[in-house]
Amino acid sequence: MTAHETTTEPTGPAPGDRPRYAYLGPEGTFTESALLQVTGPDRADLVPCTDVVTALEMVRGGDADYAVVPIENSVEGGVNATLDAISAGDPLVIVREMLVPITFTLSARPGTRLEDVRRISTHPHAWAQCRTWITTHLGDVVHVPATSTAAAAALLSSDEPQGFEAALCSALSAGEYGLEVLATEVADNPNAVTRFILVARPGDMPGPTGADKTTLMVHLPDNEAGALLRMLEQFSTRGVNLSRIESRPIGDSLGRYSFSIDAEGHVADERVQAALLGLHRVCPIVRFMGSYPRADGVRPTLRPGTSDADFRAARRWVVGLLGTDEAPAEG
Ligand SMILES: O=C(O)C(=O)C[C@]1(C(=O)O)C=C[C@@H](O)C=C1
Repeated sequence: MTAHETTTEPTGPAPGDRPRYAYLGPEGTFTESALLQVTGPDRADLVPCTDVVTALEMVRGGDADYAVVPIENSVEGGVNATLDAISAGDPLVIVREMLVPITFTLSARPGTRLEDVRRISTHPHAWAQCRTWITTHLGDVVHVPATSTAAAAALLSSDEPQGFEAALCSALSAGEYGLEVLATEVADNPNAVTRFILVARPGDMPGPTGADKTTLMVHLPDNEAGALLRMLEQFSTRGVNLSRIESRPIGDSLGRYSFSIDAEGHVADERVQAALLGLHRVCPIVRFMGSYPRADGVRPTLRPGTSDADFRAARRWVVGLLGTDEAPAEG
């Protein structure tokens, strides 16, 4: 398989089988709330995993049909573990995105007082979203990193001594693990939202809805002046807006970065296809990671000359010039 190809083998469970969803657990994570937007426990097997890499590997290995993992938080930005794990290794595609509003509680074993709290455990992303609140209300406390907000709550409820007095977690997981809520609405930004993705092996792709996103990972040619600009031009000249672009180190040497990109539109849209054709020419690696409906349903505002009809009319014109049925070069 070349760098630009993806496989098209079928995906998902065999007809009649219950689908299996791997997700960042344990029970009570925000990731589980995202998963419950897709399916209920009565209709599927839900498999909690300790980290996003394990959840994604279960899909790659065929042990799960889908994985649900966080990808982006409105306050803290991209979830690097997810961005890196989906863009390396056997191909995976995003088939849906889910948005979950994030609100934290500070919770502890019953009987703990707020002034007793000197060490707090939670997921690093959760800590980053509450840092100012914590400093303002508790002063200098120590963060004890956990694999998820619910994992911190679960550890605190166990009988083993944990080395921390409280957890930053959802109200739901505080209840599930028998903790007492010491403070609610613990957040530096009350409107925080995390975006989650439903990931599958390549196969059936959701059809275009008119409000879609396409996720890509691209590498730029080494040591070429203007390579980043040329890559971005492939989108701008076709009127494709980007809703996210992040650089990630490739990892093999200093200064080598890949770009993780969300572009507005579906690969079935003419302007997105034209941008992909252009990317294929100017970038050594282009990894297509799925076209799927936007969770917010927002449709792109198309610049004049970039609708499907405009691209098709332009193609018909060039075909007419050629006097054959041959497909012309990209738009
Ligand atoms: O720990 C959880 O509950 C998660 O689902 C993970 C996660 C994240 O990775 O950002 C999800 C949402 C919140 O932003 C905090 C933590």
